[in-house]
Amino acid sequence: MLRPTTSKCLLCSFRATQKTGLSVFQWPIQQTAGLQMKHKPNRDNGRPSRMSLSPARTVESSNSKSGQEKPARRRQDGPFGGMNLKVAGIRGVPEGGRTERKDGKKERGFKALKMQRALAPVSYDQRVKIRARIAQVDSFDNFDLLESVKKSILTQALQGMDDLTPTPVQKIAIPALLEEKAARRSKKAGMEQFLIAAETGSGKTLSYLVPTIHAIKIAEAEDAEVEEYEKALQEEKRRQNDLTLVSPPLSNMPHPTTGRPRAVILVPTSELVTQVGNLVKSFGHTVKYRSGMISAQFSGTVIRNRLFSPKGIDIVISTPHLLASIADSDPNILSRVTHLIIDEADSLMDRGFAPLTSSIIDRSTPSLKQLILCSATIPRSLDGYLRKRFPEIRRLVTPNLHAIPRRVQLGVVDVEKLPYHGKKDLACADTIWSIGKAAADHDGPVKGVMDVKRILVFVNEREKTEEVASYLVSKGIDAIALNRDTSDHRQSEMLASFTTSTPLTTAKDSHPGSLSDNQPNYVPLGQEAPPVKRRLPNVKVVVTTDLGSRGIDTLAVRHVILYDVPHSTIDFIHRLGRTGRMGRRGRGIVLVGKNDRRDVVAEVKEGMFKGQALI
Ligand SMILES: Nc1ncnc2c1ncn2[C@@H]1O[C@H](COP(=O)(O)OP(=O)(O)OP(=O)(O)O)[C@@H](O)[C@H]1O
Repeated sequence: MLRPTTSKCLLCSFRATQKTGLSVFQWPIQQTAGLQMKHKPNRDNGRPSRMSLSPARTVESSNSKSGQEKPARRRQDGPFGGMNLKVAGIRGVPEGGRTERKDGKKERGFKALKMQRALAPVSYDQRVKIRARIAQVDSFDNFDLLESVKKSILTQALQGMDDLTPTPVQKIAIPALLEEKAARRSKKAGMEQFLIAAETGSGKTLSYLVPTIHAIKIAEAEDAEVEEYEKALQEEKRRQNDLTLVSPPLSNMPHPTTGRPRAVILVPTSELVTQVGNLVKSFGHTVKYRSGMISAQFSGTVIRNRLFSPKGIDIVISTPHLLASIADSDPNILSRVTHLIIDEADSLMDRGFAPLTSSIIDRSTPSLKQLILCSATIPRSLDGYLRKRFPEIRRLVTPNLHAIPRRVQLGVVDVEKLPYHGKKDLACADTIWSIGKAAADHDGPVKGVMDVKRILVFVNEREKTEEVASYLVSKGIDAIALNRDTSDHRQSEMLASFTTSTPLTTAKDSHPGSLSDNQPNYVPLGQEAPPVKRRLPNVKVVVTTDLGSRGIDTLAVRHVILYDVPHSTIDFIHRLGRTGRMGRRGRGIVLVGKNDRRDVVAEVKEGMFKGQALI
């Protein structure tokens, strides 16, 4: 029960009586909503005046100048900023934040990760709802797609795979992108915006590509300019065949899409241009459209021929640098784009790429129908940017977003312990030899041959790639560095054997043994290590930075070594995401040295073990 209390007013130092249990002398008075006081000092006799609560209506209207206006936004800072709120205004509950278990015991939670929280949270409720929604879709036939497009998913894009079903991200994104909005039908709609976010290796590329190809084919069928072009072409052909007419040579009549594509896919690197470009091309065998990949890998003439071919171009796959510079000299290139896809959006909206990506978005906006951002992670910075610039964006996220799948295990090697004595290079080489040795213990599918393991080693700095790769070579390992300075040709050559799902084997002449069988781990101070007795025959290693961690479909990789502890959970997700793709198993090994954050590694490991989303 509330009892009348007396308190002291700070403004006039007279006493007041109030009928609530709360002290009203909290400054500033207007912040204590609903507890405003009428306050009349008695100047005649100096006696304190009475203070009473004002009627509720007065309080309400005092917040706005006129009764019609929206109340002023409540200040959230100060000790009482959060009082009397009806809605907490928290965007989702981060999973790592729950510390109480059902059995009453305290869980560790993500204490260390909370200090450097990098990812935007997705609430538990949202995840449950999405899971229920996707449970109803179990086949590509459930989607309202053109028959030709549906057919090419099975016969071209995912050729040779049995029992094909859409992945969770495809179940969510394909129907959402195909949905014909009532507003769009009435031609009033502006651009629709989508953010597709799902785990690494979960089939995001097809989730945006399939609806885009469908939309392009529909648009082509409805395009009056294309119809006119086709008619003119037929007429010209007829004239050519008519021997009674003296017809001029076939003019090189440009297609309406020449130099003005309908869809643009932006990716951060040339390797991804090739990867996505090849997938787009594979659909083109059965669904008729024209696509072209352009990147620094191709000469100016090739790029020009692809963009300005008289046969036209429907889909362009490019890096933002190249496309932005082409658009600077020829703004028409983006004048007809209806679908703009920003793949690896967390990278392309990051500081380095953002100005170029934004300029492409701005230039395409007048004709744009769908802007699709796609990413395996939603960093807090991207989340904030999207809330400001695209408040209407529709988020299509999977239930397991930001969780590294349980089928990927994380092992930790303590570099400070014996026999490494803080030598990370040695620990890395020894780990790779152990993987090779274990693989050599088993014969491959054919007797006398063994599987070749493909291993990715991630370092944080570009300079370190060369250093670590040459050390590994000195230990008899087939290793190469992949960084921005590696030639494009060499990069594609190196990655080719990492991105194929076909097994690679080598003859098993003799067992390689372990590194210590071939070279002593301990070398007395001042002495040179003796050369390794033999090479490790059944392992291929690429040492790389973040460059190799984005989007590359390294299906063959079962082992990822994190030479350096990644700077954030975002990097953990992308780097470990190069293994365990599309339901496969994988293993990550992190080398932890003296100055590395062991607490962060321990929490990521625990989160992975529990299948929890990282924060
Ligand atoms: N429905 C499906 N069934 C089986 N395999 C699929 C399916 N969809 C895509 N794939 C295969 O899954 C692999 C990974 O796909 P994709 O590269 O699109 O993943 P991603 O989610 O974009 O990964 P990342 O975040 O690393 O870029 C590809 O080899 C692709 O052929």
